[in-house]
Amino acid sequence: MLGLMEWGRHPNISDLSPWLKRFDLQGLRKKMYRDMEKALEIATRWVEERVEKRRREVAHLDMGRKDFLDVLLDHHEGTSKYELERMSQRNITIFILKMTRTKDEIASVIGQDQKLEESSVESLTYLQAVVKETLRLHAPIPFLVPRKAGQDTNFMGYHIPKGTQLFVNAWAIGRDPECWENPNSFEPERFLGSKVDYKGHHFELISFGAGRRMCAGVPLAQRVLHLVLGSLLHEFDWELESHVNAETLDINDKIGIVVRKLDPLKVIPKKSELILVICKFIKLLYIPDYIQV
Ligand code: HEM
Repeated sequence: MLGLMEWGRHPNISDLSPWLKRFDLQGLRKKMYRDMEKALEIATRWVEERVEKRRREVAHLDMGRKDFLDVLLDHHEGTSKYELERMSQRNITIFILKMTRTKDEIASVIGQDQKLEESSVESLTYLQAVVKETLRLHAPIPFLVPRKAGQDTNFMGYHIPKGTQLFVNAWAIGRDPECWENPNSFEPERFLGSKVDYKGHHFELISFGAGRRMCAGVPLAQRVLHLVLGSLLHEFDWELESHVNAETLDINDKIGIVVRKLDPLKVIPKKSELILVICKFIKLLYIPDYIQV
């Protein structure tokens, strides 16, 4: 998956001269296919192992509890030939692979008392400001999703021929000194008492894009971001490693399709009943009710 992110973020000469696309001069397409195949191979093994396990269980009339993969395989086994073609084992594999990756993100969404926490986010204005400031300084999808000009266009004096691929640099807009005071400082306070948000009405903060094709997942992302960050801050005290402090901490970004920290963040959670809390968290956050712990 790291490979896929790497090749996806790599500047591609074909984006500038689309007619070069077929030559794959930098070998990016080749590397992309290679790594995708690797990822699929791994996920295929999981699916095959499960298919084998299901066969054994059916033979011994011992079908245990079902998880999501079982549901997919049930569907797969009970569908017509036509449908099977549409949803081949490979499709299932891709689905599982994506789900596993998404699960890592989503696993942390469910709070101890989701309802209570969701409703209390409304009143946590500083937490909201911290999230906005983080999205401003570190736009997670720095160039948004590429656009293509549907017709010849003149935009602010620039001639843009039909078919041109366009990127919107949300990362740079978030740091534009014409829009932001002290653009490079992390100052959540700038959002306190301000109406500016990321819902697509304020073009200086377009972390989720804007217009018809803006992010469809804003409501979910918004819940996840606040709940997770809020829960982690609430449950633990956090410390940096001994040789790092707020001044020396490297907060530079590694720009890609999705932005990550150049130097991964290492922080230490502190809590006396740490193990208990982790167990509680793991049970509540990571393990769905239908799985026995
Ligand atoms: C912090 C989290 C997220 C960020 C920063 C983010 C950001 C974005 C951005 C920048 C775009 C492109 C918008 C544009 O080009 O104008 C986008 C598109 C999209 N996002 Fe998100 N996203 C996030 C989470 C999610 C989640 C949780 C979901 C689904 C549950 C989601 C679903 C989508 C979909 C379906 C599109 C395509 C919309 C379209 O083309 O019509 N996103 N997102």
